[in-house]
Amino acid sequence: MKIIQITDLQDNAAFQPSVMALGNFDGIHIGHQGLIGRAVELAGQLGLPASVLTFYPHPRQVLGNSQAHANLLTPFDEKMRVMEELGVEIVYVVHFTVAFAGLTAEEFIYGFLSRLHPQGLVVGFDYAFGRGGKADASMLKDLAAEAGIPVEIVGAVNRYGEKVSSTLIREKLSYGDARLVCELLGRPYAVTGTVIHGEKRGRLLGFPTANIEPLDSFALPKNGVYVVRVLVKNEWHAAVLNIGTKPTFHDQMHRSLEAHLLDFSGDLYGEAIRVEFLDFLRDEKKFFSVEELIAQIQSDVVEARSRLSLFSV
Ligand SMILES: Cc1cc2nc3c(=O)[nH]c(=O)nc-3n(C[C@H](O)[C@H](O)[C@H](O)COP(=O)(O)O)c2cc1C
Ligand SMILES: Nc1ncnc2c1ncn2[C@@H]1O[C@H](COP(=O)(O)OP(=O)(O)O)[C@@H](O)[C@H]1O
Repeated sequence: MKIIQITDLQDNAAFQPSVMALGNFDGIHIGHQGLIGRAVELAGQLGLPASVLTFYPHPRQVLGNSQAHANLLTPFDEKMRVMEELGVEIVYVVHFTVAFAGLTAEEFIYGFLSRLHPQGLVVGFDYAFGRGGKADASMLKDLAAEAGIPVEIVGAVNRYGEKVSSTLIREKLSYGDARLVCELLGRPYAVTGTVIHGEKRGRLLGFPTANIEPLDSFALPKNGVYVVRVLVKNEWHAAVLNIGTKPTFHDQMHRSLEAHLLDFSGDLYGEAIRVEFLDFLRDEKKFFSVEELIAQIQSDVVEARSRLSLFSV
């Protein structure tokens, strides 16, 4: 899969004809996957490569308030990996700026998009574009028709009576519902980061924990204890993970993410780590003695092992 960064909107490089899916695809959930899959299918019928036009940074990070940018669902690399698995051959990553956001619908289509030579476009029913996000999918269809580009508008995917969306996934994460999120994403929710030093207390409790500093401002599931798997040094490990403020001790201000890897010993400091959330075990609690916390973590590990037998880790 080719990843083509577009920073200069006037770039006159020779772009290959393709069938193109448009969107930010944060989460790249089952709805997004269906939409991109449709572009791949149409491209196959026309004997063309399937492409995706997406933006980086996420428009909400450029235009939104500071609150909004703290909620990304998908690391960029993961987005690319899923797109490749779906059969996408080219990803155009447009460097999103305030200037780009200022293009009118007509400028976006006739001045920019048409130069990428899409032979067909696929968008979701709620696609919004152009200055202020004012233009919608049916307007895209009308304007693109003028340029001879057919547009297919893909409907919503629903689960349990709700429209699958990045917003729905953020909401389910805030309830800690890792299993449902996994179903909506078509894969476990993942956070990537680096193993940093903590307070060196874990090893004294008998449960050393790799403290994870996330690489980006990802949405985090609610505070609590989760069954996860982690990829570190090229190997997958089953683990239990706590997200929270550790109220048993001093109830720190920031939320930390820390994973105790089952059946592992070794040094992980400085390593790149990927955590995938499989299941929720319980809320984080304040214990009145360290012994009670240790006993609880021991039973968390027993429960995690029994739940892990349901997943292929
Ligand atoms: C599976 C697991 C469950 C945990 N549950 C709690 C909890 O309910 N309450 C709490 O205060 N801390 C909890 N912790 C966090 C421990 O207090 C933390 O791992 C310990 O303080 C070590 O911190 P350090 O890595 O900074 O040394 C949990 C940790 C793990 C691994
Ligand atoms: N099973 C394990 N799970 C997680 N980390 C482990 C494990 N075994 C050894 N370690 C190492 O121990 C460190 C955690 O020990 P801990 O006492 O909790 O220190 P810190 O407070 O710095 O996280 C990890 O960062 C890692 O380098």
